[in-house]
Amino acid sequence: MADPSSFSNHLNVVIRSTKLDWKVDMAAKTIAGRVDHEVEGITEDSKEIILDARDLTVEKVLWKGVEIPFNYEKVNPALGDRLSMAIPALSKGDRATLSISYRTSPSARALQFLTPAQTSDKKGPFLFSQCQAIHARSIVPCQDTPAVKAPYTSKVSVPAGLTCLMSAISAGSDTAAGKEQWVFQFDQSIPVPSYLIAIVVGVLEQREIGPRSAVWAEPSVVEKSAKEFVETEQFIKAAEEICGEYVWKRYDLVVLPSTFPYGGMENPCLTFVTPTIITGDRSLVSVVAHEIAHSWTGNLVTTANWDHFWLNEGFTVYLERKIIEKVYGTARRYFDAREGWDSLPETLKQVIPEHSKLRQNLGGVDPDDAFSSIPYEKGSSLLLWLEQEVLSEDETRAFLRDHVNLFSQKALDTETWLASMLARYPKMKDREAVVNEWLYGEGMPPKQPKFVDESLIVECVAVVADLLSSATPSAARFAALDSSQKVFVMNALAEKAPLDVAKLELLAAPAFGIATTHNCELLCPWIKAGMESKWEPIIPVALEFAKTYGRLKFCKKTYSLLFAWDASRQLAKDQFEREKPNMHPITVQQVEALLNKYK
Ligand SMILES: CC/C=C\C/C=C\C[C@@H](O)/C=C/C=C/C=C\[C@@H](O)CCCC(=O)O
Ligand SMILES: [Zn+2]
Repeated sequence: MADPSSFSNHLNVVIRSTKLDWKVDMAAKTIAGRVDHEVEGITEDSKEIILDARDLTVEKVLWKGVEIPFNYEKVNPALGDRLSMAIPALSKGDRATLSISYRTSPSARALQFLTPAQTSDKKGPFLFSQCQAIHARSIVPCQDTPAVKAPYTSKVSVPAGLTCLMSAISAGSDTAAGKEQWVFQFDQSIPVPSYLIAIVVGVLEQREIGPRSAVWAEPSVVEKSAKEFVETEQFIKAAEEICGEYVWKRYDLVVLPSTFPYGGMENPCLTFVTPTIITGDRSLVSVVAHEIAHSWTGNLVTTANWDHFWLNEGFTVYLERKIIEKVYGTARRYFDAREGWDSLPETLKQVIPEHSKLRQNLGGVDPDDAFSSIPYEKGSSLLLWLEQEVLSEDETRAFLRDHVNLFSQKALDTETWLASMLARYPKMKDREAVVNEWLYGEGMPPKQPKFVDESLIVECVAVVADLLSSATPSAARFAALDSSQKVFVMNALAEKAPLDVAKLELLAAPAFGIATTHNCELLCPWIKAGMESKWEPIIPVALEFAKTYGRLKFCKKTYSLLFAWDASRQLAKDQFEREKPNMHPITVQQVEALLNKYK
C-alpha cells in the first residue's frame, strides 16, 4: 500500500536494515554523519531509490561503495523533500547497501536542542527527538512510512560529559575520562518503523525502578520521577497477561524538559515522557500504562500509514484501560473510559469534520495538522462497544492477544482489520452497519458504550452539580475527591463555561486548591473556564501556563483561548513571538497555525 505521507518508493525497493553513524554538535544544533541502508529489490529491475528527507544537506551517496549522483528536491511544506538516486537495475530479492553522508539543519523539525539555561538543572545542553508522525525524515534520509520496518544499529558521538540514549538496547559506550567526545552504541534488533527512531542527549541520571526498567532524568528530577513510576513493572506484567510476552527486553523511561510536545512517546525500550505527569501522587501514570501498551499495539501491530492511526491509538487506549483495570480495579477503568467519552464533544468542536472520522484520508496533509484525541477516544470506545455488543467473554479474553498474534510485524489498515473481524467473530456481521458508521462517519460515534462501573463517577457528577447550582458550594466535598476525580470535575465544569464571575472568584479561593495547583490536568480546564467566561484575572495565569508547558495538549489549547479573546490576543501574540526560540519546532508550527486564523 502506498503511503500518502511519504515520497519513498518502498513498494519497489525496501530498506531491510539501517546503520547510523552520527556526531551530535550541540553548539551548532546539528547531527552530521552517515546512514547505511541495506535495501532489497521488491519489484523486478528497480532502477531508482526515492527517500523522504526534510531540510537535510546531503554531501555524498555511495551505491555498493561507489559514489553515485543524487537529486535533492524540496517538494512541499507538509511532506518535506525528496532524495532520489538512479541505481543499476536491482533484481527482485537482491540486496545492496546505499550509504548517504549528510547533516541535519539547526531547524530540524524532529529535534529540539536546549541550552543549559533552558534545562531544569542548567548543568549542560540537552537534545531530544520526536519523529512521529513524519519527522524522522528531518534527521535521516529514509522511507518515512510506518509500512516499512527495519532493525537499526547506531554509533553516536556526543560531547564528553553528556549521556546519549536511543530507542534501542545499549551496545556499549566509550566514556573514558579526558576524551573530548563520548561514544555510545545501540542495537534495535526488532524491526521498527522510522517514527520510532529516537535520541536524547543530556546530563542524565538513572534510577532502576524494576527488573527491566529504569528512569532517566536530570539530577534534580530523577528521584521524584522514580517514585512516580514505581508501578511500571506491575503495568508491564499486567500487559503481558493480556497480550503475551514483552519482547523489547528493556522498558526504560526518560523524563524530558517541559517543551516536549506530548504526554508520552512510545519509543521502544525508552519511553519519552513529559514532566507534567509527575504530580507526586501517581494520578497521571496512566500515560505510562499507555506507552507500555504501545509495546504491543503500535510498535508490533503498526498502522500501515497515518490514515489508520486509530489502529495504533484506539487499540492502545483500550489496552491501557485494561492494564489500569488489572492494577487499580474495574471502577478506574470505566472512570477513565467515561472521561474520555465525555471529552469527545469538545474535541469535535476543534477539528474539521473530515478529521473527526476514525479512518482518515489525509492525502498530502501533514498528520500533525490532523492530530487530535479522536483516534484515541473514538477508537477505543468502538473496541469497548464491540466487547460489550459483539464479543463473547471468551472472545474478549483472547481478543488483544489474537490481534497481536495475527498482525504483529505487519502494517495494518482499517479495511484489512475489518475484514478479519467479520471473518473471525460471528456476531460482527449483524453490527457491520454500526461499525462502518463508527469507522467512516463524522462526529460522535453512532452508539455509546456502557460505563459498567460508575462508582467513581457518581460523586464527581454530584460535586459538579453542587459547584454549578449552589451559591455556597462545598469546598470540603471537592477537596475530598482524589486528583483524578478533581480533574473530571474541572473538565465537566469547563464544559459549562461561561460561568458567573462570582462563581469563579469563589472557586479561586484557597480552600478549593484549584488556582494554586501545579497539576496541569487541573489547571488547564480551570484556565479554559476562566477564559471562556471572559474573567480578566485569568489572563496572566493563562499566559504563564502557555509559556511554561510546551505539551501541545495544554499549550495549543491555552494559546487558542488567548488568541480567541480580544483582551488577551495581543499579549499572547507578543509572548509567542518572544518565546518561539525556546519552543519545540512542532509546537511552534501548531501555534502558528492557530495564529493564522487571526491574521
Ligand atoms: C488523525 C491523525 C493522523 C495521524 C496523526 C499521527 C501522528 C500525529 C503526530 O502529531 C504525533 C503524535 C504523537 C503523540 C504522542 C503521544 C500521544 O499518545 C499523547 C498525546 C496527547 C498528550 O499529550 O497526552
Ligand atoms: Zn499513544
